[in-house]
Amino acid sequence: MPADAAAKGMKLERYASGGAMLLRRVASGKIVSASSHLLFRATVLATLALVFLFTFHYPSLLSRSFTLSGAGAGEGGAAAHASHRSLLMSSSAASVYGGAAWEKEVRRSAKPRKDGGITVLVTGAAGFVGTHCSLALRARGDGVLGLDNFNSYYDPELKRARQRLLAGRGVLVLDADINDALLLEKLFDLVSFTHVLHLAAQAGVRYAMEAPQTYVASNVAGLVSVFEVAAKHADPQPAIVWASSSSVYGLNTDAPFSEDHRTDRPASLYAATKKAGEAIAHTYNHIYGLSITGLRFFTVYGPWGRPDMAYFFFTKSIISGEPITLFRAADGADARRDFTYIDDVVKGCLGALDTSGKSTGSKSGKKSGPAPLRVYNLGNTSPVPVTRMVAILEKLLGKKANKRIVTMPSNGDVPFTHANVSHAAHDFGYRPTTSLDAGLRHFVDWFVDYYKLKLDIPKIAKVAGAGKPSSSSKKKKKAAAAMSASS
Ligand SMILES: O=C(O)[C@H]1O[C@H](OP(=O)(O)OP(=O)(O)OC[C@H]2O[C@@H](n3ccc(=O)[nH]c3=O)[C@H](O)[C@@H]2O)[C@H](O)[C@@H](O)[C@@H]1O
Repeated sequence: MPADAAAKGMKLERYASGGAMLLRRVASGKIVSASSHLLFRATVLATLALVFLFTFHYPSLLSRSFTLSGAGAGEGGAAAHASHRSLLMSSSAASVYGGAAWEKEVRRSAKPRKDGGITVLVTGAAGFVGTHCSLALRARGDGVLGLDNFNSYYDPELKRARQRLLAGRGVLVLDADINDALLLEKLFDLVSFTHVLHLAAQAGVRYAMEAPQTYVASNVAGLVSVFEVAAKHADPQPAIVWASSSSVYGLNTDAPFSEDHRTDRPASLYAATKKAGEAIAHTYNHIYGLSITGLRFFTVYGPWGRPDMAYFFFTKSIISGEPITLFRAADGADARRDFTYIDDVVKGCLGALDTSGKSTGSKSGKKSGPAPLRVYNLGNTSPVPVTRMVAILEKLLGKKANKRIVTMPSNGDVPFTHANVSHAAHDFGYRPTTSLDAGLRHFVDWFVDYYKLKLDIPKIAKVAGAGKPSSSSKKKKKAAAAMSASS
C-alpha cells in the first residue's frame, strides 16, 4: 500500500471482472453514498456488456488466444513470439486454428496407415514439390500433415487446387506460416513427428532482386524457426530433410557440380539464402544433434508445376502467341539447365527421408553423440539448352514460339547447371530416369487438362514414351548414372 495513501486513511482495492481491471478508491471509515454505489454498479454492468460484445464479434481472436498463452511460453516469450509473427508472417497466414475438432483432424492426417510408417510434417505442402511428396508419402501409408501459407508469389488458386487434391487423399494442409513458432510447437505437442520435410521457401532466382526481404523471411528466418522447434521443443526430435538448391554452386565452373565443389560464390540473393541455410543446418546439427539433410534441387519441372518457371510460362506464351525471351550467356552459348522431372525428385526426397538417421539431441539440451548432417544433389545429370526445351514444347504444342534472344541480364542467373548425383545414388539409390521429352509431355498433358484448353496436341508427339524411357534411353541413363557414380 502506498505510504501517502495510508496516511490519508485511504485504501486501494482492485476488482477483476471479465478481464477488465477496475480501480476504486474507498474512504476508510466513511459510509459510501448510495449514488456512488449506483455509479459503480453501472460501470460493472457496462464493462460486462462490452466484454460480451467483444466475445460475440471477435471469436476468431479469442480462439487463437491459446496459442499465445497455452503453448508453454511465458508472458514475455509469448509477446516476443507475437511481434516476431507480425513481422515475418504473410497476412494470408493469419489463420484460425485450435479446438477439439481441429486437433482430431491434425492427428488423423498425421497418423500412418501402415505398421512402421513414418510421420511427416511437410512444410510448403501446397507447393509443387510439397504436393507430389505428400501424395507419394500418403500412397505408401505414411502419416502426413501439411502446412502452407498460400502466399501470392504465384497464383494462389493453383495452390488451393493442390490442397484440394491432397484433401481428396486424406492429407490435411493447414493455412499456416513457418514463422508461426507457437503453431509449430502446438503441432509437435499434438503429434510425434518422426520427420520434417521442410520445403516451404521463397523460390525463384530473379525475383530476389525485387523482393529481397521475403527471401530472408522465408529462407533464413523461417528455416531457423523450423530448426528451433525441432531442436528445443519436439520430444523426441525429428529428422529434417529440407530443400536447398543447385543455385548454391553460383559461379562455380567445375562440372558436373559435385557436393564437394565450392559454394561460396552465390550469384543471387536467393542462392545466398539457400547457402546460408546450409550453414545454419550445420550449426543446429552441431549444437543440438539434429539429423539434417539438405537437397540441392536442379530446375524441377512437371505436372502441377510452378507458373513462375520458364518451361511453364513459355508454354502459356506459345499457346497464346505472345513472345518469349531466351537468355544467351555472355560467351554466346545458350543457357543450359539440368532439368529434373518431379517423379525423380520425389523418389530422391523419400530416399533421403528413409535414410536420414535419428537426431541425437533432446529438449534438455544434451545430445548423445553426433547426428547425421548430409547434403545431396538431386539433378538429372544431363544439361539441356533452354532453346532445346523450347523446341520440345513447340513440337508438343504443334505451334512455333515467338522467340526473342537476348544476352543474359545480370539478375542472378547462371549460364548452366549440371549435377553429379553419385552421393545420392550411393546412399539411397537415386537414379533419374525421365528424359526432358517425356517429362514435358506429361507436363503439357496436365497443363491442357488443368486449364481446360481445347488444343489439338499433335499425335506424333504422344509416341515419345512419356514416363517410360525406351530401352536405349534406359541404357544411356544407366551408363550416365554409373559414370557419375564413379566420378
Ligand atoms: O535449380 C535450382 O536451384 C532452381 O531452379 C529454378 O531456377 P532456374 O533454373 O533459374 O529456372 P527457371 O527460372 O525456370 O529458368 C530456366 C532457364 O530458363 C532461362 N530463362 C528464364 C526466364 C526467361 O524469361 N528466359 C530464359 O531464357 C534461364 O536463364 C534458365 O536457364 C527455380 O526457379 C529455383 O527455385 C530453383 O532453386
